[in-house]
Amino acid sequence: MAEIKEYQLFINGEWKTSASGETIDIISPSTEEVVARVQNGTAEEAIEALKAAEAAQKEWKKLPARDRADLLYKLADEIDANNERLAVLLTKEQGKLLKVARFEVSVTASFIRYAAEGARRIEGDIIPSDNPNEQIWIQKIPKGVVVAITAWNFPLALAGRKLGPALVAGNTIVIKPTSETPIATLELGDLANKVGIPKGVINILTGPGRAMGNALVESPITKMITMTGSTPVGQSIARAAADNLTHVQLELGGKAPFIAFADADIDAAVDAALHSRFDNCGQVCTCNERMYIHEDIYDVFMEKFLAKVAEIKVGDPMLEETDMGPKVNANELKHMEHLVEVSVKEGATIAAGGKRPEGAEFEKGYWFEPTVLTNVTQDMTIVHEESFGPILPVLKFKTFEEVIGYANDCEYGLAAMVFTNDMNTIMKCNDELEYGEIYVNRGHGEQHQGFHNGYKLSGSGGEDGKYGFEQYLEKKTFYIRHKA
Ligand SMILES: NC(=O)C1=CN([C@@H]2O[C@H](COP(=O)(O)OP(=O)(O)OC[C@H]3O[C@@H](n4cnc5c(N)ncnc54)[C@H](OP(=O)(O)O)[C@@H]3O)[C@@H](O)[C@H]2O)C=CC1
Ligand SMILES: O=C(O)[C@@H](O)[C@@H]1OC[C@H](O)[C@H]1O
Repeated sequence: MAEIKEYQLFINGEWKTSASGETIDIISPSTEEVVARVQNGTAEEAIEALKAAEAAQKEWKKLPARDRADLLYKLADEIDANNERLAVLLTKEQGKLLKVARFEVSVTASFIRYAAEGARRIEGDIIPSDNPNEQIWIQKIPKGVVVAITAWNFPLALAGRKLGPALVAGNTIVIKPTSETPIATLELGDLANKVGIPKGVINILTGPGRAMGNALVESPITKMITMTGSTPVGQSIARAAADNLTHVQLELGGKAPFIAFADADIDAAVDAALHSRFDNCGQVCTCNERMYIHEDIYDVFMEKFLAKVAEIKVGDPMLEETDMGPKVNANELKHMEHLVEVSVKEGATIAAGGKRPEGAEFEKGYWFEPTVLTNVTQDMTIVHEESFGPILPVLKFKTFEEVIGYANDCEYGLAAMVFTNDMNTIMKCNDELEYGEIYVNRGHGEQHQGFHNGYKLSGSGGEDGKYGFEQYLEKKTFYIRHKA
């Protein structure tokens, strides 16, 4: 039996055991074995980390942004140098395919490098005043201490997506990864020390969000909260932050519609639908959560699509030949079973999957078959409730107006996918789809220079790109008058 590593809290550049004396077991979704233990941190330790970050920020913000960026480039290089080790940890704690985990580690480094490239573009304004002998200067300055709270599906990438811009802007950060998958994120502590990032600039805490997370959110030391996770938790964070009017940036749930019009490239649409939904066992916020296929191509599309779904190999995510790993935990697995049960009761047909796979290799772990539901109607639960798993309801449509109405009939507004070669249809979709991120003729997958921005209950503020970076900065306006 491999030794079970017990991680500590990373506060002010030091590792420390929590005063709670309690630890949290990190369970492998593939085997249900304990793969690591982390501290069950206390609210007092949250405040200790915030104070360390606050103290460190006084000097960190004085560094030229270029010097801050140089340290982040070194951190990104260290992350790349540890790709395989970090990827294996991600697969152990989250159950994602090792090949996807390697992608996540490289994306983490890439997020940080992209942020570092912005070091020389923290630009302000000089504006002419209406008064004689006066200028108006608007300067961009850091907010102070940033709290980053991340979800379990891409835990390391989400940490990099937030720490990169936060630190380049001159802020310091306290990261609280989810209790499900914190270990790859915790590894950033030693890498930060190794490259010389000053003590207290990066702090990493573990403990249940409702206690540890809440303490971080409610503290007046915290000047910005950037959170990725579910809509209900995002809403509770926004409420808790209101007392201090702390800036909150939220990336939350989704229910992306995937629309294939009559002129779609069917093979391209099938490929995109397959990989977007199943590559990470459906656990991506921008996944095609529901599909609308024009009636003229429905039969051909479904024949091709179901044939590809039948070929998906579910199994050990460490193996290169595996196409889909397990769900992250038992509750998520139960949620899959519940959604299929409700869908069938409401009249849906199981065209593929629908249950836990059979076989000795699936006796332990949180496995669920890639599932496709047909005979689905717009009023069904599965068309509106986020599954965040390998379940895909498919509906037919006739007209543009009908499918736009279906697509927008949703409390979320994060991502949508559209397959058509007609420019007029593309432009009309762009005008009428109520989503912050629309993918045309391809599957999902944001780019750092874009803007990952959810409407409605999918979030507020958005992140990535120049608009995401702006959120980590405050503005200070000077009115400067001089003698004539
Ligand atoms: N829009 C996007 O970019 C993305 C959205 N998501 C969404 O995230 C969800 C799945 O991720 P999941 O981790 O389960 O999301 P959760 O909302 O359950 O948890 C997200 C984070 O919030 C913490 N948390 C929980 N309660 C509180 C609280 N009261 N105060 C402060 N922090 C708290 C959690 O800590 P702990 O786990 O320790 O309780 C975790 O770190 C899905 O809905 C998915 O759509 C996921 C990825 C990307
Ligand atoms: O959070 C998600 O699910 C996506 O934004 C995912 O996270 C990091 C990757 O770059 C994205 O695909």
